Amino acid sequence: MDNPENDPFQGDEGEEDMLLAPMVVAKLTEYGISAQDCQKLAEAGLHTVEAVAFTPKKQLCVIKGISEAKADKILSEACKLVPMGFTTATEIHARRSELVHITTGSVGLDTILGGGIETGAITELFGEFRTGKSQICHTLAVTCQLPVSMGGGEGKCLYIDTEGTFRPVRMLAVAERYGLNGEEVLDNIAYARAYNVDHQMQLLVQASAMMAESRFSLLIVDSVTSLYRTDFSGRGELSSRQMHLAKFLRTLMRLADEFGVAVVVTNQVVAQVDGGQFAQADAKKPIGGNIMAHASTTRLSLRKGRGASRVCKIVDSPCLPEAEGIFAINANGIGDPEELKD
Ligand SMILES: Nc1ncnc2c1ncn2[C@@H]1O[C@H](COP(=O)(O)OP(=O)(O)OP(=O)(O)O)[C@@H](O)[C@H]1O
Repeated sequence: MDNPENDPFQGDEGEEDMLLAPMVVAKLTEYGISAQDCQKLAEAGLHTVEAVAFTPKKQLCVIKGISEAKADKILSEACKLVPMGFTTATEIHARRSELVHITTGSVGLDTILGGGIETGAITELFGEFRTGKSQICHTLAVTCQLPVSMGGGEGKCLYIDTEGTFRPVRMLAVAERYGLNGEEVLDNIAYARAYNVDHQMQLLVQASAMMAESRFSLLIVDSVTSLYRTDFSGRGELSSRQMHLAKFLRTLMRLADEFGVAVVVTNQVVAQVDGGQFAQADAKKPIGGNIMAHASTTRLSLRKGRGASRVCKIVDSPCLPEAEGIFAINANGIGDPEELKD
């Protein structure tokens, strides 16, 4: 998978795409930063010049062998290469109109989402068990590989599984539906099981190294909060849990920004004990409190419908109205309920 010669997503970018692609951290050697220092930055999880430029000086200084003076020099060179100042709304509008959406497999769902799951952002899927969170992830892991013209992101998928619910056989069924070679599709999905919250965080360091090497369009964390529930207990650990979760989510956002990948995280719900955004009789709220709410760009609430059908509600989005769509969990992945098909 790491051999670029076998990589269908490598080597066919136009020159313009190359300019927009993230720069590997070794590029800084051309600007007076030593290869050893670049290596230290990469080992600390900063695999791209963008990652370095976005990192506060304080954090660079805690890397062994990086003094304050070195951090200043590194940051000044990185910031020259990465545009970080003001730009016009016109420029942002042009850039955003080029953003790709990845199809969910359901026309109903894609319609309310403005085309599918947004790249360069975090989408949170939350709901009770069996509402289709993992099934949506399995379908997206395949559709993200499709050409843009077919609703794909033309990239590989990185899948972090915290609950042991990953089932490649479900992906093979989706691949067949789209006429893709099952073996190639599975080869393009990098899978890791996370065993605790520190390991989950560590996997993101590896993820950024992999993304700097080859083109990924989707990063899935299924589920983002489950290990936090087991690794931290009680009110006494709430603040350290939230701090750890915030750091994890900030890193996810950085990866979405840096590599333009869609980040999809699933989340469970718990019975609501206080008021707030999701207050209703028998309402359940997603785990993670305000930290989770603020980190997710788009929040989708899933609930069961009749039979295989499920309802998805957009509860928070920077530019989509609150809306509901119906989808179905079919044998070949996420689709539309029979009664809604023409
Ligand atoms: N091969 C299949 N064909 C059709 N439906 C399936 C298939 N496999 C699983 N499902 C359905 O998918 C649903 C489970 O969805 P999913 O695993 O996405 O739930 P979830 O929301 O992730 O739940 P949890 O929180 O327990 O992980 C079940 O209702 C199951 O019947």
